[in-house]
Amino acid sequence: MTQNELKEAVGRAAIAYIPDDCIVGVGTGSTANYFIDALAEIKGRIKGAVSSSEASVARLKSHGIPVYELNTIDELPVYVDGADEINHQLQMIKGGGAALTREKIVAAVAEQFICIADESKLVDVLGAFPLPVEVIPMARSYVAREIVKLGGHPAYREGVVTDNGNIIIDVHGLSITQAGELETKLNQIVGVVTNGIFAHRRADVLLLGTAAGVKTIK
Ligand SMILES: O=C(CO)[C@H](O)[C@H](O)COP(=O)(O)O
Repeated sequence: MTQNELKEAVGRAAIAYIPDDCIVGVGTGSTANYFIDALAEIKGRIKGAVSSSEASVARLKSHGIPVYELNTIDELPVYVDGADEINHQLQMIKGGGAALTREKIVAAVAEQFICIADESKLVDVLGAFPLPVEVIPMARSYVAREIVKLGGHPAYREGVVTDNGNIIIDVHGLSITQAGELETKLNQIVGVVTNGIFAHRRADVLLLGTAAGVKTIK
């Protein structure tokens, strides 16, 4: 199976976790896009969606799925999203698509986080994928210097502006064994909006696309 077929399989498998008549939290990226396409097939039994990016809002709307603003809802049973890396504790690195802050916000509201990923995303130790950090533009150089003090190698993601009007610094060279601690430390640097470690709010369920089928890991 190709990587895209594995992504499509997990996008479809996530539909089993969507209750009737609910608003669904929807993530960002190529795997999330397969989920959105599968969601369109059952749109008659959901109320609509809230989303973590303008790109996913556009895709949801193109399917005729109503999109709600997060502040107008008070409960979200489930959030479905991909990951750049996920470990066996279901901690993740996210933000390859620069949507990490809104992803973290929607995930925080959701009762359940369903991560959908092909098997290439499962790792023993997080950090081979450069860790995205969303930063207020004027703090870019300061934050980069602070990241060096923590042992990382920061690289400015040129030409990228987030949906929130900020920039992304990708941190290379990390081997993240204490994910929760590093998530907190990075977020304490003034000028950081948030970083792409999802350890304090990790996934509840991983649907992993493998050649042998979709595996469920809890
Ligand atoms: O965090 C994300 C976007 O900010 C995505 O979930 C992550 O980059 C995975 O993307 P893809 O499904 O395209 O591999």
